[in-house]
Amino acid sequence: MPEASARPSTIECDLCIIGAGSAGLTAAAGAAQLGAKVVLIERGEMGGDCLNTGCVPSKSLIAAAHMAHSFTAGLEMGVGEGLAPRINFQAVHDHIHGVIGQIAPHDSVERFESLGVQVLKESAKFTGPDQVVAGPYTVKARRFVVATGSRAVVPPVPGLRELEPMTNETVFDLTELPEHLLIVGGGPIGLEMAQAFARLGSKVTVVDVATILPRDEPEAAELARKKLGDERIVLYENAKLIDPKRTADSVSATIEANGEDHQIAASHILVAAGRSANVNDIGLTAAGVEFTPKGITVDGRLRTSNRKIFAVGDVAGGPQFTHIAGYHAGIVIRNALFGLPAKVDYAALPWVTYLDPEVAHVGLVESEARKQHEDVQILVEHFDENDRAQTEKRVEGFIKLVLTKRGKVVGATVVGPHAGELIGIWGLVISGKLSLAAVAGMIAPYPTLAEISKRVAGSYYKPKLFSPLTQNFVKLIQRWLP
Ligand SMILES: Cc1cc2nc3c(=O)[nH]c(=O)nc-3n(C[C@H](O)[C@H](O)[C@H](O)COP(=O)(O)OP(=O)(O)OC[C@H]3O[C@@H](n4cnc5c(N)ncnc54)[C@H](O)[C@@H]3O)c2cc1C
Ligand SMILES: NC(=O)c1ccc[n+]([C@@H]2O[C@H](COP(=O)([O-])OP(=O)(O)OC[C@H]3O[C@@H](n4cnc5c(N)ncnc54)[C@H](O)[C@@H]3O)[C@@H](O)[C@H]2O)c1
Repeated sequence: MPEASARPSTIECDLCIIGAGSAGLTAAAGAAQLGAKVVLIERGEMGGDCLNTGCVPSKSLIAAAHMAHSFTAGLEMGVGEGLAPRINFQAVHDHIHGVIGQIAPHDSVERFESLGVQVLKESAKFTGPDQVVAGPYTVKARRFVVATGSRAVVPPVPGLRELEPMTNETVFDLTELPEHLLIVGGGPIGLEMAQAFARLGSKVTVVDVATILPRDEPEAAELARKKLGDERIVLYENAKLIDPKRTADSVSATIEANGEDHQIAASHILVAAGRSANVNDIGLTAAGVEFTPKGITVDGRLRTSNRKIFAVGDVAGGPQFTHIAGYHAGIVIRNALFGLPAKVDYAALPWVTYLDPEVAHVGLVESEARKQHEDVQILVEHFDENDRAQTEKRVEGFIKLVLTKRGKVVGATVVGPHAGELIGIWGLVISGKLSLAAVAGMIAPYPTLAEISKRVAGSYYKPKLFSPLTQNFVKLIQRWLP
């Protein structure tokens, strides 16, 4: 490697991307492989939140918790009597970081350099509408992509910030299992962590100012609430955290819920109460880019108020998921490299909360559909009607379809085993504008959980198919058939 001083301090390129998380990496890999000259600037770990402090560590922790739970989950089938898992939390920590280490090469500087991307491990800041300064470099580009992500918000509860609570950036560094974990926030992060730590043996208390999983169907939240209760997680909804304090070996606080005060003494506190976009200290004003604390203001093509600058992923102020970060990157590549007016379309936006049972959704929930469409129809099937779910003793859960008056699918929710895998077909139905008949007519292998999709689709046609009219018609044509 040449000395830094020997490098030119001004770099010119087609696309300069700030942030090497899911959004920035996908944009960089795609653009470089299409032949563009790309500079990618990252100030922290390559891979951003998803790899280092988000999806990958959380799903690895959940996998360990699932293993622990499986010791007792088979009791009803006569398996596991007298068994109890012994948890070595240092080893759980090592498993989490081992998985990160396995995936890291895919997101590494070396891999991106091998794709032809110039990677600068610096903090980037716009100094004008068409240039960025990153350490000793000035980068001038035809187009810029801001992919700086988001970080955990510590809500303005007096005393909370002073406690220095854990966030997603620190919780995966724990090497000892918390005895009692207090979680502030009952969104996807809070609930996934609540069930995982509880299954590994922590006592867990969750407090939310509102209700849990507010973006999902109320029935889905209700089932999650019941399951968490069954697993002895204490959940306070529509509740207020008051006067949190750190004592020598615990965190004490009052939780006001249902007109009563509950005193809590927890060993650890985790904040998972939403995210704020990384919009500060990157020179957006100098670049003429408008933003709010929720994120950078973008149009449907993900263009900012400076038409040469795009924003993607969590910082773009919309849905905050890794798959959306990747989707955004594809939209920007079409706009920035090909000049095509590609726009985001969230009609088939899926998300999954990795509880057990999983809560998966795509498109509109019923209440949203009722605001947008007349005469919405609802179809529901339960897993207790599914033979595979019966064999596995995993019958809690359901599929719910939201349809327009004409039978077009605009939303689907699956709560149950492998719901995240089962929701895929409904994303395809919505994005591909397929009819319910396509799903009702498929041959689903028996016995699979996937049969629930065929069954719910078939239920749409059942009243017409098995009606007196059809029955009379069948009787009639029997007379004519040879
Ligand atoms: C605990 C947790 C679990 C999650 N689980 C899931 C899940 O299961 N499924 C899912 O789809 N999503 C999940 N998410 C959300 C997902 O992680 C994010 O939506 C995704 O990582 C956003 O990617 P991004 O590229 O927009 O931002 P980030 O991954 O945050 O990347 C932004 C990058 O920009 C860098 N950066 C910031 N400012 C600068 C600067 N000035 N100069 C240079 N670099 C800069 C940062 O260091 C960072 O690396 C989870 C999130 C958390 C916190
Ligand atoms: N499985 C997944 O796909 C997954 C998993 C984790 C995170 N994520 C992404 O990360 C984002 C952030 O997740 P999150 O759970 O931090 O945020 P969130 O905004 O989804 O949920 C935050 C919760 O905290 C509550 N809250 C806010 N202020 C509070 C206070 N003062 N006291 C108590 N509760 C309070 C809110 O009512 C809400 O229920 C999600 O929106 C999601 O896009 C996705």
